[in-house]
Amino acid sequence: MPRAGAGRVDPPAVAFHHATKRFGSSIAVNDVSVAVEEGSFVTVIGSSGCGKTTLLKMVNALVMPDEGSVFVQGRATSELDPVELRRSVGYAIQGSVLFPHLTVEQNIAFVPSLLNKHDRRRTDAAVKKWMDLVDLPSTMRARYPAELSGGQAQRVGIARALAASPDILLMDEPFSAVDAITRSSLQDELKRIHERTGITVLFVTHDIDEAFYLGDRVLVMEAGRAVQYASPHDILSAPAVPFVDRLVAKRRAAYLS
Ligand SMILES: Nc1ncnc2c1ncn2[C@@H]1O[C@H](COP(=O)(O)OP(=O)(O)OP(=O)(O)O)[C@@H](O)[C@H]1O
Repeated sequence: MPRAGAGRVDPPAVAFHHATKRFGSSIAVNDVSVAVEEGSFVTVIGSSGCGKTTLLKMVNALVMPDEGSVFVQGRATSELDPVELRRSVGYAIQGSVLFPHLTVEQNIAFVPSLLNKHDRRRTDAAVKKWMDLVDLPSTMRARYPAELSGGQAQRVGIARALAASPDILLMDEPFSAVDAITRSSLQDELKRIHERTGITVLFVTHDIDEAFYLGDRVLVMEAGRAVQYASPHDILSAPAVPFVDRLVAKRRAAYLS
């Protein structure tokens, strides 16, 4: 979208340009060209092993494409310092990746305290804000990860990723290890955070209902290829290939009625 008066078009938050990644003789990501607009929520879905995680890891340069390019805010990841890149790109993954020897507060404060040059007040304010946003009671501040439930640990992981104030948040099945009720409330909270902050989210999931609920665009992958990238409505009403048709067949009646 051109910005009013600026006369220029902002680059997408993330753009894959013919991105390909091989592991030995197999192709994990095959010639993917997709642009993720700033502020959008993109869910990535597909069968196990179809390249979702590899695609995500290309955004924060944990994986570099063998062919093609990945651009973050208009700059190729190959040209960016990975440390600088990861400052603007948060990463939250399945299960708990919290520092076990740090409290909840210290886990969430980890990046803000570096960025705020150890300014205690600003860091405290950031911790409080993000704990509130993910609905973690302040009584949890002094607990260690081993003293948390799975759902609480996931909330801390999300708060920690968000507290670094990334422009882009990568999430790889972040809710897969929790029960259905916690999952549903985490989904609602994430949706709310996305609406409030305008952050760009790329979210990998196996759960098609989660993909449709959260995503304003859904990227369907099949064997390394991006086979459809469209709104949930368009995916349901006009599946681009037989694989997508099979994927959504059972949901169509429920969603489009
Ligand atoms: N470091 C690696 N070394 C070798 N092969 C890899 C590596 N990482 C991924 N692969 C392979 O690349 C393919 C894509 O893997 P990827 O993890 O991206 O898929 P995925 O869609 O995220 O899978 P899942 O849904 O099971 O997590 C798979 O065949 C996988 O075995």
